[in-house]
Amino acid sequence: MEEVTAAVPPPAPIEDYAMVGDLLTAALISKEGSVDWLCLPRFDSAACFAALLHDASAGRWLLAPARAAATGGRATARRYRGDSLVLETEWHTPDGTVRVVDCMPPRTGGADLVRLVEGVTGRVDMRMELRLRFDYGHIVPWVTRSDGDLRAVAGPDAVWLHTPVETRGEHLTTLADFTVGAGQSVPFVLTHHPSHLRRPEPADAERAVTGTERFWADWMSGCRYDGGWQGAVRRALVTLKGLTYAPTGGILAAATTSLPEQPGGTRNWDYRHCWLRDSTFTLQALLSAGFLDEARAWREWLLRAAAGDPAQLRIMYALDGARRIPETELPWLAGYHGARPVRAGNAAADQLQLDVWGEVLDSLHLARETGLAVDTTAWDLQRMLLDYLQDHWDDPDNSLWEVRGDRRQFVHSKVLAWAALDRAVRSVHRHNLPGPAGRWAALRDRIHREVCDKGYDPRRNTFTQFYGSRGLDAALLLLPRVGFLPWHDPRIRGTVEAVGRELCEDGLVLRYRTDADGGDVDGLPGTEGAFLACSFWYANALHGIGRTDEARELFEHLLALRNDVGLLSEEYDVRTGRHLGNTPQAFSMVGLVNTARFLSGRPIETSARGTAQTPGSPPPGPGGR
Ligand SMILES: OC[C@H]1O[C@H](O[C@H]2O[C@H](CO)[C@@H](O)[C@H](O)[C@H]2O)[C@H](O)[C@@H](O)[C@@H]1O
Repeated sequence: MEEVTAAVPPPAPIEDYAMVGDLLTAALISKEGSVDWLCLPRFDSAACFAALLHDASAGRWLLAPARAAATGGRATARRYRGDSLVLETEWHTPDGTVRVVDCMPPRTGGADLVRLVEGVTGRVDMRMELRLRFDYGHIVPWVTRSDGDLRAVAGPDAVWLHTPVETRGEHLTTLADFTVGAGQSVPFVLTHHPSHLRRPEPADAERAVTGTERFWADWMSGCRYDGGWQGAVRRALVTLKGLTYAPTGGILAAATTSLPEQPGGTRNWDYRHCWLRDSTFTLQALLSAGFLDEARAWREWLLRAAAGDPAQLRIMYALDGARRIPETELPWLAGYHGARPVRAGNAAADQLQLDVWGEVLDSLHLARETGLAVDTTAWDLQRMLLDYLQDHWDDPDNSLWEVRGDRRQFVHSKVLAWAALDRAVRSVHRHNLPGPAGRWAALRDRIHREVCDKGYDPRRNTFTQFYGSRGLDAALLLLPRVGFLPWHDPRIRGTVEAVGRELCEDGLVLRYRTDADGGDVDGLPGTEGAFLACSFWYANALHGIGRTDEARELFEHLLALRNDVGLLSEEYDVRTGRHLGNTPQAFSMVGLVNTARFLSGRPIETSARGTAQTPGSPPPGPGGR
């Protein structure tokens, strides 16, 4: 990585990043006005701005008042415009107030990142610094001027900068100094396209901003969420939509790779892929708010991705449904504040995670219950998945936490195998779909008995992480949610209380204790922060067992951990009060939506609705247990 003579700033705190995106990719922008992460042309492409995982020399695009740019000064205020992904960053300076409006308009040709500098009051000297580094900071492009614009090319990538402002090159960086007065606006449009193709027409900045706002307002007009915490829920829904890949209907786990789960640690993973688990959770949150189109698109995506031998079902796929996502390291990047390795691709793709069968069957059943028309091909796929599950439900697996240690008999995995069969039986009965409901029901009941026998420790009155384990697992909080046992069952109450005692740190929840059962269950060095999705699950569970005041208090606490524009990463460091892990993370935003619903007295949308979903509900009928 080449050094420039000017200071090379490190990445900002994770919670300083806001996201803008065009449903094919997303940019992360810091409070200093710096685009520190952008993969083009899609979420999982190589980044052309990778400062987030190294420092500014790995590529970034800064637009800020000159004074702030020299000192790393952060903006005074930031906000999204309404329910959109149009971001406004504002600096109040001694010379006046200036605003940068950032967005990525819905794509028509190339990918555009639009930055509009607006003078609000006074006259403010501004600084632009553009450092493009293709292939995750690795490649310095060839920069030339053409048609009055700047053109950067290297290998398959071409990027243009279109602006009326005069630019100059210094130390392999494009710089501009200009002044913006009250009422003036100065546009910058960055356009990416494959280098072998003709340059697409650059977006008109002002029209792009209004068009992007309109796109999001139209989308949000379909929102049917009528519970409490409207602002937080709507922002979460917009973020989840921003993590969908429009061309295929695939849904990402997060917009980044390798933001660490432990400061300076090695638990750094690539989340720019479609986990069946994470995407079904996202889908449930979107469905619960009335967004049926996303469910339709995702079902189509799943049918294509999972087509073929059910034994070859993967737990995650690429955005387009491709199966090979080999995990590699990018050794030239120093990592986020030294957290290495930086990884692209994810070896967990090769794992067996039995919960995925339950999540897929549950989501497809929910989609039918919510109004999506029955699709016979989708039902054929579900039957094939069930055939496979019948022969493999008792195999040890890697669990939803994707442990890299030995496979084990994880309790949550077995419960989700139960859920898969339960949803199959319900589908036959409620939707007249063909299938051996009696055989499925018998196996479902057998799994239920086995879990209650081997996965529950009567001495401690709690379910355990795996059969015979001394450890706990926050995923056990989901047992009532999928309808396995009702909230009022003493074993559920005992499990919720055990999680509160053993997995809580400063009121937030760990997935599991990395030192439990000899300390090698997840097979990874180091520890990690509190897991935000699990903390939301705990708030749900507290409400479920009737401790509603504590549930609300925890939920409000979790809301307060969102950054200034409403985003959550994967984990939280209770010692430093900082976000940890990839961001924004769908799991966390889904937790927010579901908990707001549940605390607002709305049922959580899984297809077990009506059995064990309501706090204090009476014992459910067959299948709900
Ligand atoms: O901690 C080990 C594992 O961490 C990642 O997985 C986590 O994120 C996934 C995406 O959000 C989620 O589906 C999973 O439940 C989480 O455990 C990582 O992707 C794995 O490779 C890693 O083994």
